[in-house]
Amino acid sequence: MSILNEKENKTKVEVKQVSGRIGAVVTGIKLTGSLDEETTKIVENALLKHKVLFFRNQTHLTDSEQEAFARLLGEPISHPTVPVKEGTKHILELDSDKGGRADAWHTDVTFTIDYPKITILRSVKVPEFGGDTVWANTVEAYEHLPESLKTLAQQLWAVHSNDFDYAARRPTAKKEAVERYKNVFASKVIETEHPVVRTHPETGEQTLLLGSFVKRISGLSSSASAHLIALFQEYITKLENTVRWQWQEGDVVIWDNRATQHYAINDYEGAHRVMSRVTLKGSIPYNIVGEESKPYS
Ligand SMILES: O=C(O)CCC(=O)C(=O)O
Ligand SMILES: [Fe+2]
Repeated sequence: MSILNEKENKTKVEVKQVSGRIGAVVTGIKLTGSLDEETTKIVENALLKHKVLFFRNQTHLTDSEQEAFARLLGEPISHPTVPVKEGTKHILELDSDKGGRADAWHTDVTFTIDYPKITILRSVKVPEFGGDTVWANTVEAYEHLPESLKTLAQQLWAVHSNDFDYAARRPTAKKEAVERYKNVFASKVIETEHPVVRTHPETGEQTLLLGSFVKRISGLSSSASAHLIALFQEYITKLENTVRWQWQEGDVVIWDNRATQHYAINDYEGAHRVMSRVTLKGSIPYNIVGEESKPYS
C-alpha cells in the first residue's frame, strides 16, 4: 500500500463538544506511545480548548502503554506520598476497595507547589451502575463571576494541604480507608499557598484555584474562609459549568488540571471500581500580577 493510500485510509479524527462550557468526545484516535506528532497536537489543542477530553474503546491500553502515551504530553510524575502501582513507573491506582473514592470537588495534588498540569485516567473496572465522574471548568467559573467578586478573588491566597480531616468529611468511610489516609496519603504533610486566581500558563486565561485541599483563605478566620470558599465553589460547581461522564471499561479521560476541578460520584456502594491514573509535571502558578505560589510552613 502506498503512503498516499495509507493516509487516505486513516480514520478521521473528530472532536465533538458535549456540553455548553466544558468537555469534548474525541473519536478516530487509538491512544499509544507512538501516536504521530500531528495527532498529538490535535489532542493538545483540543485539551486547551475543551479542558476535558473523553476517549472510548481504548481497551488495548496497558499500564505501560498508558504511561508511554502520557509521555507524549509531558513528563509523568509520581504522587508525592502514595506509592506507585507495583510494576509501573508512575501509575496511581484508584481502587474503590482500598479507599480510592475521590468524592469531593478537587484539583489533583494542589498541596504541592507545581501540581500536575494534566491527568490521564483510564477505567480498568467499572461498576454495573454509578461511579460517574463530573468535571467543572474553573476558567468559565471565573469568567461568570460578577466584577466585584473577580476583584475580590484576585486579592486572595489560599493554603492547600494534604492534611485535612478525612474522617470528618467522610463519616461513612471504612476504617481501612481512614487508616490508609493517615498512614499513606498524609504520611508527610505538604502545604502550599496559591493565589485564588491563577493565570493559565499556556492560554493566559484566569482560573479559580480552589478545591477540597484548601485549608483556609490566608489572613481570614476559619469561619470567614469557609464562607468565601463555599461562595466561589458554588460558581465552579454550578451544573451549567460541568460535564458528567458515564464510564465504560477502557475509556480514557484527559483533563487540564490547571483549568478544572472534578468529583468522583460515590454511588455504587460495595461494587468494585478500579482506575489507573498518570499525572504530568506542572509549573509553579502565578497570578495576574505575576506573584508566584510559595511553600507554606
Ligand atoms: O475515580 C475517578 O473517577 C476520579 C478519581 C480522581 O479524583 C483522580 O483520578 O484524580
Ligand atoms: Fe482527582
